[in-house]
Amino acid sequence: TSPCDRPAPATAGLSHDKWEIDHDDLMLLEELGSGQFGVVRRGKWRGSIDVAVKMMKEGTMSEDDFIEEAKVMTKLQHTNLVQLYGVCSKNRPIFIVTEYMRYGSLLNHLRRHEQSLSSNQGLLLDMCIQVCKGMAYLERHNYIHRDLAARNCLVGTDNIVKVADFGLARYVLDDQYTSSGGSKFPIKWAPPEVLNYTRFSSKSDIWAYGVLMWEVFSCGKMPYGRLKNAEVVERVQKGLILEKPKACYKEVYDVMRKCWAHLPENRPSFKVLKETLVGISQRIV
Ligand SMILES: CN(C)c1ccc2c(c1)CCN(c1cccc(-c3cc(Nc4ccc(C(=O)N5CCOCC5)cn4)c(=O)n(C)c3)c1CO)C2=O
Repeated sequence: TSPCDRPAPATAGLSHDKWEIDHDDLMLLEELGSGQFGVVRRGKWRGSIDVAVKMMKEGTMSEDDFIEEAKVMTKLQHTNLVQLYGVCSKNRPIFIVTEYMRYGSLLNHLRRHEQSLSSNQGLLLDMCIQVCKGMAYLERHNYIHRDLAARNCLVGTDNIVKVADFGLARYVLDDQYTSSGGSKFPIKWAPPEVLNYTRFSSKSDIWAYGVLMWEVFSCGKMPYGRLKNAEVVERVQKGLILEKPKACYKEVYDVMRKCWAHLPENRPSFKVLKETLVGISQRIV
């Protein structure tokens, strides 16, 4: 079983809410790294289920708003989404407990395995398709990621790739990250309407997905190389787009270009993208 579908505790409906995880059921293990909200550790739930635990650093997250949203997020369940199991919100710091992915971020995975991956376009395309499936599920549920990129996807066994940390950008308190002028704002993954009006939508996720495809087929290179954010903003406003990665089929690059249509309404949906990419993978592999 997973923390999600565990039988309701005897106290169900009283103090314990379904998405509330009991501290005492968690055993914390090694550190996996740190992100926007502080340290993340591997853990065990009830002695056997592998989990990842984000330990919320004070002042990094608007916690009450997030705890409210967690009820919705635990209901988003798909093989290509990193499952939110629940939160430990009865003590501070609060813990966010999710599914554990043993090979870490897709970005680091691409960089670590560049040698073998660069000659395996079928596998690179399959990774993109998996992310597309997870994003098509979010799109169907009118859920916007707001920070889709290879660094925010995770890799599990058998080259399984899942989208992580969807929707969390709304709860970050650091305005260097949240404002488009901030040093931590993901400018290189943002479309014109986000750069100009911070107008997020599933169509801005599509633009970011095109950049993620470019990251995958470039085996983890930084988009626009060492260009400064201001230079990238200028290029994107002028309609300049990322060039085709060396090891990338022309028809795959054409899909990326569709994601970078200047106007959001001219970009495809994840649903359509998935069908297109699966069609290509059946032809080339
Ligand atoms: C607001 N946004 C967009 C946010 C907010 C928080 C976070 C992020 C974005 C993304 C980064 N991040 C974060 C930080 C730290 C950990 C995790 C993180 C890392 C995992 N897994 C692993 C596994 C192995 C390794 C590892 O060390 N290696 C080296 C040896 O070869 C195998 C791989 C690293 N992470 C994992 O399963 N989850 C669920 C989260 C995550 C992902 O969750 C966050 O915590």
